[in-house]
Amino acid sequence: MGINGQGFGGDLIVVATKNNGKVKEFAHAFAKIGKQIVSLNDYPHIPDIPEDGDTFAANARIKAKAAGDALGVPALADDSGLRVAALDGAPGVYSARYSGEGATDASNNAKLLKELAAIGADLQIPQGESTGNDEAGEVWRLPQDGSKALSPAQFVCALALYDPATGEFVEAEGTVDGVITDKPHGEGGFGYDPLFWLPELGRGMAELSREEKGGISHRGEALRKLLASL
Ligand SMILES: O=c1nc[nH]c2c1ncn2[C@H]1C[C@H](O)[C@@H](COP(=O)(O)OP(=O)(O)OP(=O)(O)O)O1
Ligand SMILES: [Mg+2]
Repeated sequence: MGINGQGFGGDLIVVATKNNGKVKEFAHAFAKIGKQIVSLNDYPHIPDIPEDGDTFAANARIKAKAAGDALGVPALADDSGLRVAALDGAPGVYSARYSGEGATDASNNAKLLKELAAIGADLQIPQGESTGNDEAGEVWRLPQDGSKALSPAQFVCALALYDPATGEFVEAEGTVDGVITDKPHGEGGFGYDPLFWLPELGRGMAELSREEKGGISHRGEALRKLLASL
């Protein structure tokens, strides 16, 4: 794998995303290994890339290939989303456009709560108490502010690194498990983070620092796996 033979050996990495939340997380992660990133926001002439794959991995390959071919250098793409157990895995690959045309993080979060309310989702965990044990035998700690845990959920991140010189992909995937709460917690992160609670940490994803989120997130896990495989 090479950026014209350099792999991630070059100082500049092209990340095929327009999502500034992702950009900040990748910038933080790569700064730690002495690398800067640029994103598709720096190349506005590249047309929007249709994300019509059936899986996160397929969409990551589509975005990496489109950007890599357009720029003539290797590109890293992230396709990610939220799978909610009570909604049979929705919104899944449709996470970014869950609330339709012109969706925003706020409208997507509102739609998520509306769908969960419509089915009466409620894990019925007593307020302010630990739930006892999860499968791994860890104590779950829920918010102490009276919010309810509605459903187990999982963030998924598929990464694809594509080299236009060889046509090759390197891929990795990461996940993180949590629960959706009926009220937001925290000001950090992006997307569905305010509604994603980490019972084993007793904190919300949006309450974590960028460093802490990278240490436990789906994106952090996928990136560590990808870097280890190069
Ligand atoms: O760490 C995360 N914390 C909260 N929410 C997250 C996270 N990671 C993905 N998500 C949500 C945001 C968006 O609703 C969807 C990603 O959709 P996805 O198509 O991969 O990204 P996007 O359209 O925002 O940017 P782009 O395609 O240019 O990379 O999942
Ligand atoms: Mg997208």
